[in-house]
Amino acid sequence: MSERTLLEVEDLHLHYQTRRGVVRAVDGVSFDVRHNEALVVLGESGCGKSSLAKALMRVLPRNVHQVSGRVTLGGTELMSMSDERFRRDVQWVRVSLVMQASMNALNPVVRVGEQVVEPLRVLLGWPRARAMARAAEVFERVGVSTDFLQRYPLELSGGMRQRVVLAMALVTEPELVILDEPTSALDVLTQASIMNLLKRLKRELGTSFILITHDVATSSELADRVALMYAGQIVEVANAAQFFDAPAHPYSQLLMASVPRLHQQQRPEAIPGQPPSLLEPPPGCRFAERCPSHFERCAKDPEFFRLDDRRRVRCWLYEGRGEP
Ligand SMILES: Nc1ncnc2c1ncn2[C@@H]1O[C@H](COP(=O)(O)OP(=O)(O)OP(=O)(O)O)[C@@H](O)[C@H]1O
Repeated sequence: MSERTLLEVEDLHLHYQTRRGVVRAVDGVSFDVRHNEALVVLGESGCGKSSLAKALMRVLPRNVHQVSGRVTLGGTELMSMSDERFRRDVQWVRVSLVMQASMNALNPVVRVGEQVVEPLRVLLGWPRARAMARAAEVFERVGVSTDFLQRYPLELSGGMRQRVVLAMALVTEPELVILDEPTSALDVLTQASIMNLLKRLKRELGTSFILITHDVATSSELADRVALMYAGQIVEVANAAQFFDAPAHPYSQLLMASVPRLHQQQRPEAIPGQPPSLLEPPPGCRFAERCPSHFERCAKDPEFFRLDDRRRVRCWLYEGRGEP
């Protein structure tokens, strides 16, 4: 592990028990995040992105069948930590999560200031006045007038509510903030202003981010690195420039070709077929059925080949070109 590594995730699994069987939503995922780095977890709907966030933040539904792996944050092993210690020392303190549509989950009858100071009051035991002063500081940081501390959520626009939710995530000065589709419920202009805000916060605060999205355009705004998920697994991790300019995995290549571009002559190509069910994913490479380059070897589960220090690809085409 490099000294610049903040978070290291190894072989993470989150499986759910359902009446139809076990859903392998996160199935052997490994990656790392450096200090002050933004890692974008990209993937189509249902590939396990939110489940990954839930496993890291330990906000799990009742029907978990298995959660396992190794997660290290700044040298502290998190998976073996008791729930009590995790809630006291990690959750909302060192790692925050902005959940999908959380701007609509603010309590409508409590003033936003009171909601933003909650982690400071409840988890860190700060007195009210000190917590309110800190909330005012964070409001300024995220571009919300401090007058709004006294307002109720419904008095605020969607964009302002999203900034309040970000303030809530940042108020304890966490080392890592996980954002699950933070702009999907907003109009395009507000989306752009939130992405600009995130870029500024990253620069000013030195925080690390994991941004979860299905949208390639959004991901390219903030990403230092990209992890592409497919059917519960990461198929490629690469520096953003490498990923966007020269994607390595056949799925990454097709995904990039499917994105419309302004000055493009050719029409964007849709990827034929559907991802496999996570109930009983097929043996071998999960993308093989849709892959134009598949060959016999793909019947076996591919290794996650390391092409260089920062790039790994789960595809047999790279066998012999990188370390497993
Ligand atoms: N509590 C649960 N019980 C059973 N299956 C679940 C549960 N939560 C999620 N799933 C399933 O796990 C798989 C991954 O879901 P997840 O929400 O993590 O994907 P996602 O990539 O975040 O998709 P989206 O962007 O649509 O939320 C899906 O097949 C989903 O139906």
